[in-house]
Amino acid sequence: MLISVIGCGYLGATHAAGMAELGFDVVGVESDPTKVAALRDGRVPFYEPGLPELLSRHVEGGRLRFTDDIAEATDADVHFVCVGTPQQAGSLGADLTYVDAAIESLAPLLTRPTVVVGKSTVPVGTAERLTARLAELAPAGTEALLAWNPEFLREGFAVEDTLRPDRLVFGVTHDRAEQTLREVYATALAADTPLVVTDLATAELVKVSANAFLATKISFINAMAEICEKVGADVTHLADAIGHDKRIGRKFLNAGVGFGGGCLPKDIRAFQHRASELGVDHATAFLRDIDAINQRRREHVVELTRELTAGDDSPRVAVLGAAFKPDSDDVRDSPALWIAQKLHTDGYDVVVHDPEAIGPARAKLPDATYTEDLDEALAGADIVLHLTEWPVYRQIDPARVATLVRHARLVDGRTLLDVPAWRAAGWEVRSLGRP
Ligand SMILES: NC(=O)c1ccc[n+]([C@@H]2O[C@H](COP(=O)([O-])OP(=O)(O)OC[C@H]3O[C@@H](n4cnc5c(N)ncnc54)[C@H](O)[C@@H]3O)[C@@H](O)[C@H]2O)c1
Ligand SMILES: O=c1ccn([C@@H]2O[C@H](COP(=O)(O)OP(=O)(O)O[C@H]3O[C@H](CO)[C@@H](O)[C@H](O)[C@H]3O)[C@@H](O)[C@H]2O)c(=O)[nH]1
Repeated sequence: MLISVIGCGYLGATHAAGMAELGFDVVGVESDPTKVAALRDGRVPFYEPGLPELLSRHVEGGRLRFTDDIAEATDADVHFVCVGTPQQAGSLGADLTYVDAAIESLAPLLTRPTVVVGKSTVPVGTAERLTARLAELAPAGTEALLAWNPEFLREGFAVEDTLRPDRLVFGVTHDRAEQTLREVYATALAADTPLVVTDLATAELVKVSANAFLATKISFINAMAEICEKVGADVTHLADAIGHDKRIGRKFLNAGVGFGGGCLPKDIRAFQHRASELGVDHATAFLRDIDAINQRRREHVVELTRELTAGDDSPRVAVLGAAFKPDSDDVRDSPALWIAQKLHTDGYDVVVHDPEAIGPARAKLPDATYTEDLDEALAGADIVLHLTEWPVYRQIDPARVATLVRHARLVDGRTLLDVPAWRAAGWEVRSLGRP
């Protein structure tokens, strides 16, 4: 079976390498010339643990190739659409121009019966619209079917999640599409991976509702953190205690500066936009609060920084972390970078440290100072902000580092540092939601 993957960013490059690992011949189509040049050489143009080894092995072995020309992919049995669906400028809605362009360019070139499988996260109703467009554009006799197979991989665990997904969802309208997807995912299905076969609209909704739920869980605990701060309670103990209830669970109850990335923020906004178009805006109205709670945590760190450095002359801020989460170089809607940018605009001297994300961060916020040397980031700082939960920050010796900084002040924006140890070493500490 030949599989094509259209759009080879964080999702598509991983999916393409994963399909090759499962034994399929794969052609990845990527329109960005810099990315396609790297991928052709067997290099991954972003940071994702385990992916470089997998991808280079299959490019060298000849099972995986990349192109910028969709015409080289049209004889595939299955086409996975993995292009971006970012937030539209000036609106909460998703920008579907990349998805539309992928279908418009692929459909007229099809030569044989095929299944086009959407993997991008889209507003409900998109698949139905694309089904009609595919039928209009595909040459007679090609019997192209559209299916939706949402993706749930997490950055940082993308290879594991691709090879061993925790569930599969097939949105289909024809048996042939379902059978093709069963063949593609035969390895996971043989390992008893739960499968939900459903209609197109449900498959689209599964994805956005899963992300809405995860965002809600994070904002719930962050709302509790706001209350904990008022009364001197400890949100980490609260999360542990409620998390022991199996109906609630401890996962996604880590309080701090909140969620970012290329998925959760834009997906909850696009969901509200779509619900409003459908006349059911009341059904997603709560997501406005989820987004607002999330935003308030970022602003709170800026306020704490102002409060702790009041009276200092051009304070120097060491920002620990730029990526939206550890084990990723993704800075899309990163809380850490948002805070760095805000403080930079307010006139602070901002030095950003990140083990992997300096390149993408510099491209977004060129005027800050960047370093991969942690001691250099901390040297002469008037305040240290712990904003991305890279494990290396939990290994910092507060006593040693107290000798590097100008003022020993810390905001723990991820509620993960050993606050008593930092205080014992002479640091003035604020930890979101902890006394
Ligand atoms: N990143 C994740 O962890 C993840 C997980 C699940 C779902 N998703 C969803 O998957 C989609 C892609 O997300 P991403 O993070 O990989 O985005 P991304 O921006 O990293 O990748 C998209 C890629 O598609 C390319 N592209 C755009 N139009 C193209 C075209 N017509 N032909 C070929 N290439 C084209 C872009 O150049 C880019 O490299 C989004 O809808 C996202 O919500 C992402
Ligand atoms: O308890 C928690 C858990 C996460 N986060 C933050 O939430 C954001 C998102 O984290 P995570 O969900 O792990 O990252 P993503 O890689 O964006 O994955 C989400 O978005 C993907 C794209 O849609 C989905 O495929 C995944 O299932 C979904 O978890 C990050 O900024 C985290 O720091 C918290 O603040 N507290």
